[in-house]
Amino acid sequence: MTLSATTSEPSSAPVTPDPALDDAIRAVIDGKTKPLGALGRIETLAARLARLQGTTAPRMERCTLTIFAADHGIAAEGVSAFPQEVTVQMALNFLAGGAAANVFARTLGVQLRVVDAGMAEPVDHPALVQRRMGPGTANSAVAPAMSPETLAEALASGRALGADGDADACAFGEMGIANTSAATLVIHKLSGLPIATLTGRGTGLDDAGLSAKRAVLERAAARTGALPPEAALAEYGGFEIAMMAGAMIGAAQARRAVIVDGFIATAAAMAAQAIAPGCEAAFVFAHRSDEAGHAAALEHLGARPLLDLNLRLGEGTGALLAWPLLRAAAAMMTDMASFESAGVAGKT
Ligand SMILES: O=C(O)c1ccc[n+]([C@@H]2O[C@H](COP(=O)([O-])O)[C@@H](O)[C@H]2O)c1
Ligand SMILES: Cc1cc2nc[nH]c2cc1C
Repeated sequence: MTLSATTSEPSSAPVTPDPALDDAIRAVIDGKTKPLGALGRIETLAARLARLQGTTAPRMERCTLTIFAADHGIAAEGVSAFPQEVTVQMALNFLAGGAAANVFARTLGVQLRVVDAGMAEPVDHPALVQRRMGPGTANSAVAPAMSPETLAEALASGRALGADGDADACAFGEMGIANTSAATLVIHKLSGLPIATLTGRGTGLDDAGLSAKRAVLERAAARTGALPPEAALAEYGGFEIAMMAGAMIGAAQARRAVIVDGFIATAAAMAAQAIAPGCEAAFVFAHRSDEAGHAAALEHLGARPLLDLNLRLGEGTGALLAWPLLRAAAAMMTDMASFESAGVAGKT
């Protein structure tokens, strides 16, 4: 199916309700050698993964990280503490294996790939996945970031990337100077949360920079009224945010767990959920970022992240750190002994 830029996807719930399976999952978890509920949120996580895979013995053996890199026209408004060329420079750092995401991925046995979704300059590297939508978006403070046709193409490319491979879980990361501005505007239009609540320091703006950024984003938001999800993404998104939203839909529909990283990834998740309702059944929110608006965005989604480590890096670093928790949750269900199998007496 090709994605239309103007019409919403039909409902695409990857998980159909199955009360019998839910009862069986609960019984397996409660039968393990532990007091009832003693593994807390690992139990809830395990139940969600089991439901996603349609089994009482879920497997979480392989995780991949896809980092989408792109540039943003709104960077010209001075909304970031760093210059735009850092996007390409960090993409080269990922390709050389030197970034935090590389180090965490290697430590945790996660395979990493980097996608050029539309950086300002083309990068010629054999390992770079080429999906360039253009040399960065237009400046969304004054014009739509991208056309509806480009958005449709970015969503479709992302969807194919999310669906390919045989991973049990997909972590998605991003790199893009000024993308906290794009994410703020997308979340604002999708949720109605105020720009003032959502605007944060990104890569490290000082107080003056933060209030100037807020003013730019208020002006950009006032350019349009209420928007449907695809239009919000086309008007204010980035190529990496749109591609990530598509990838989240593709991975969810392939019944892979989608590990959602920080503030920008949450903007993509919010858009994915609005475009393809039901795909949120696959979403596991990894962490609460230190970016100011993340807590409000998570609360709006009713999402309770697994970790709170004061991260604000992006790249998928928080998603990577949550991956061992998914592994442990699935292993608990699949490998842990039951009272019956271990001959342990139950509660008196
Ligand atoms: O993931 C997050 O929560 C997060 C919070 C703040 C900054 N970032 C990263 O910082 C960059 C965007 O920050 P900025 O200030 O340029 O908008 C981009 O490359 C993101 O990966 C990421
Ligand atoms: C150095 C640097 C690394 C990053 N990784 C993700 N976003 C980033 C932004 C900067 C500025």
